[in-house]
Amino acid sequence: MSGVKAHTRRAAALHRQAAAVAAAAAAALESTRPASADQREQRELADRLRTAAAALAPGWLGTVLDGTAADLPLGGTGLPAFVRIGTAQPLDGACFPAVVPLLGSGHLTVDADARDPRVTGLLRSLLLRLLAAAPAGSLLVRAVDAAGTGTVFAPFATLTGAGLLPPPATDRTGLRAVIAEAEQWIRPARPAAARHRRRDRTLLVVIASMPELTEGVDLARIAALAQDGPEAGLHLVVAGWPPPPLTAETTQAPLPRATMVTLRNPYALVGDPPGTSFGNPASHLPSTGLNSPVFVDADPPAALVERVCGELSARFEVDSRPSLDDLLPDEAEGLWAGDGTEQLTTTVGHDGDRAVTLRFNELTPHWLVSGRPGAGRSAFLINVLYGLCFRHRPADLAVHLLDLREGAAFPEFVPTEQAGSWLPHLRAVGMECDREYVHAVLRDLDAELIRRATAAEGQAPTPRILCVIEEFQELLTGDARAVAETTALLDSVARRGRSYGVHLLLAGRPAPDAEPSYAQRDALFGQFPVRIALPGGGDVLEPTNDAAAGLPLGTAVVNTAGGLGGPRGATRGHERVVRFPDPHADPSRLAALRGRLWEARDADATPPPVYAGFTSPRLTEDPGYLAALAGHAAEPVAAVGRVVGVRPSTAGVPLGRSPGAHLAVLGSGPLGVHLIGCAARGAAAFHSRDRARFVVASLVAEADEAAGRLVAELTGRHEVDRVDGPGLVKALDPDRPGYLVAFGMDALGGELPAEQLRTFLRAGPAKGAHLLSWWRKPHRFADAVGGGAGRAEVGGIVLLRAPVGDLSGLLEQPVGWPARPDRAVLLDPVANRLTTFVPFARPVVGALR
Ligand SMILES: Nc1ncnc2c1ncn2[C@@H]1O[C@H](COP(=O)(O)OP(=O)(O)OP(=O)(O)O)[C@@H](O)[C@H]1O
Repeated sequence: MSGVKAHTRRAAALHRQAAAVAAAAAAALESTRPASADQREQRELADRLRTAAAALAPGWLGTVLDGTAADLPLGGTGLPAFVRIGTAQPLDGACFPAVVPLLGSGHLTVDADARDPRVTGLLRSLLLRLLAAAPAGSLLVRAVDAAGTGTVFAPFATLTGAGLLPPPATDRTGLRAVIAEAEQWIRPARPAAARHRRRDRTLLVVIASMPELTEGVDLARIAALAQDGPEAGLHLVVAGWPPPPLTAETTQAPLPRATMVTLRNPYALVGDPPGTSFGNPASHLPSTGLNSPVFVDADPPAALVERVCGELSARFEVDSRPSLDDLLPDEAEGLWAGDGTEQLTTTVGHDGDRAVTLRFNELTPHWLVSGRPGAGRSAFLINVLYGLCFRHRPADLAVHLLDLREGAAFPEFVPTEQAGSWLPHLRAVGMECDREYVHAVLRDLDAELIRRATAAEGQAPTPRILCVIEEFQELLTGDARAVAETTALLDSVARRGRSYGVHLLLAGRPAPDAEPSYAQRDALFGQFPVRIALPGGGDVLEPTNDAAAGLPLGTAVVNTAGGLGGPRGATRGHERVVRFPDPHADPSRLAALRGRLWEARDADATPPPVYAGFTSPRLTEDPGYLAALAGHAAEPVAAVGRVVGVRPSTAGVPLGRSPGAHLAVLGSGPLGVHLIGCAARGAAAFHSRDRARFVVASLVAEADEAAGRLVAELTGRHEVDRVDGPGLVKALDPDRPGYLVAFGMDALGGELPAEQLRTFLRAGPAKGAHLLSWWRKPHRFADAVGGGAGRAEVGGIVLLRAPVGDLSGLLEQPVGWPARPDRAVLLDPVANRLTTFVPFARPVVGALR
């Protein structure tokens, strides 16, 4: 209430001031009647009025807008109360500035609209004065110019980028949007919040020309705004008021609380300001306004307008940088006040002073974000996630965060060594994700959707699940079969997710021209009605929609109609340009916000599992390996790495008594040598001291050193024989339990008796005899085991990404290679299943001590 009172007091004071000035002016003018021939007296009077005007409307508010004005400083300390509208010239040779009260007290109307160039000049000079004189950022302007389709305000276009002057409304929809905004300004839906955001701002609505056939109901709304506006910091300048009285409905009285300017030729008449009079209070005649013709101010020089607007927007940029707090709910509203049953909601930015809110619900289930690198995509996503996580409790919102970019991303969310806290809404985090990891997450979501679909009817889909995939376009390039699988998974989750509370937010960089556009992949992206274009990200909008052209950093086009455009210049209800904050501008605040969410977590909350694609797991830290060493494993495992997935497990082949308990690694390069070493150590860890026998053969020079280290480690723990080629062939005896470890087995060539090998492979496992072999040339392996039919004798075949030659004899289908060089694939030939894994880190040190 105190704000309203203060406004009222201020308005009253301004009225009194206005009245006093008007009275002084009137007295001066009255005293000239009847028109005296005394030229000196006239000049003296004009001098006195000029002095009064200079006091009331100093600097930009009253100066002549020519080149000399350029040197005046911008931005005053308080809201300008009086402003010059032209030059009053009661008699030839005597003139003074015509000054009227406006901001803080009332409005201004001109009977003609801006189709009269004098009105255009008046509006531009008035706007320039007010903008230049008001404290930076304190005056927000909304403009309407239907007849000129916005041209009246074109010189002020620089202010658009700063959000100080949105593009003028040019049609009825636009006019209604301006009226609605002004109504909200007067009667905010959330008074506390609005006061906080508005600070000491004033909204000035300038109507240069009304849309044709503006309806009476809209005119009545404007009149109502005029009645109630001044106390709430809303002022109107309306050209073309009263509107032509075409019908009874459109016939309007003078605008309440407005000074009326009536254009004659070549001068204008200025009526009394609201609540006061230019006439002499002592006079017995009723006042008819300023008793002098007024020549309204002409169009200010374009260069002057440009300079002022440029400087104002630069200042506004600096002063009014939005902060993440602007997107979060009010303190009064508190944490987790949102109800996630129907939807998830957050504010993503501001269009001028208006918060732009987006939702994840049935109508807008999935969002697509695009922007060139450095366009603030991370910033935007962090804002969205914090916004959602402050509004919705972890029981209502579960977030999966998958980032395909290189390196550790999103430290804002995950537990790190420096900050033990994490966002309690996170269920899984993938950094530098593999496609396989994303697939695993999507498969999980798909399974969850099937569960939800079959659950009891009417059950609320809680928690709502949001899966964010950053740099997702990586998933749509590369191996065609893999892309098809990704697309099918995304499609399935998107389709069912809409109704069952699973939402996708895909963010990426614009696809190169050669790639299919979003419009071409309509089947999938048609399910993403929310499109957010950051700078350079116009590809998420329809090809004909150029709203994102030339967006500056920190802004985005937010479109809720699948990127659909609309007629140029028309107001688009489904599309807004928002400004959004840089959450990293204040790292300590970000840390504090995260701390707040973390503090509020449930007592039994656990940190999310984090998958970091850039790290290599260590054999000596592998849970399966450690269990084997501790004697808790059920059978030995030839371990080679960790499976890429949501629930990572040891990648390897169990070396029990079942058929096929052997490992073959195929492909040249040091990784093959390393993996055989890991596999042998994995097997050795299972056996207590002296309970196992190893036969190690290095048949190629490149493996000698690794074989030597293996032998050294095994020695003293188990029985070890180091053998050559013939020794290895001799050891291929299924009746002697033990592990044959062969580095470079293909080097045996014709010395390898195929029948003996096959017998060993077939009969060995049941008797505890296993072969761990590395083959540089896969076709040698295929030949040795007898091609496709024999491959099942080896239960685990690792395919390295190295050039492997022709695998057609071994595989029923081509391998979908992982996109990354530091990955390998494990083939289970019986199930014909390929599993991507991350090989254990090299070298393995101290595994068996
Ligand atoms: N709203 C903003 N206003 C001003 N600067 C911003 C804003 N958002 C981000 N920035 C700045 O722009 C730079 C890039 O931001 P960010 O890392 O979020 O972009 P990105 O698109 O994720 O980039 P990349 O893809 O290269 O990681 C950073 O220096 C950041 O501080």
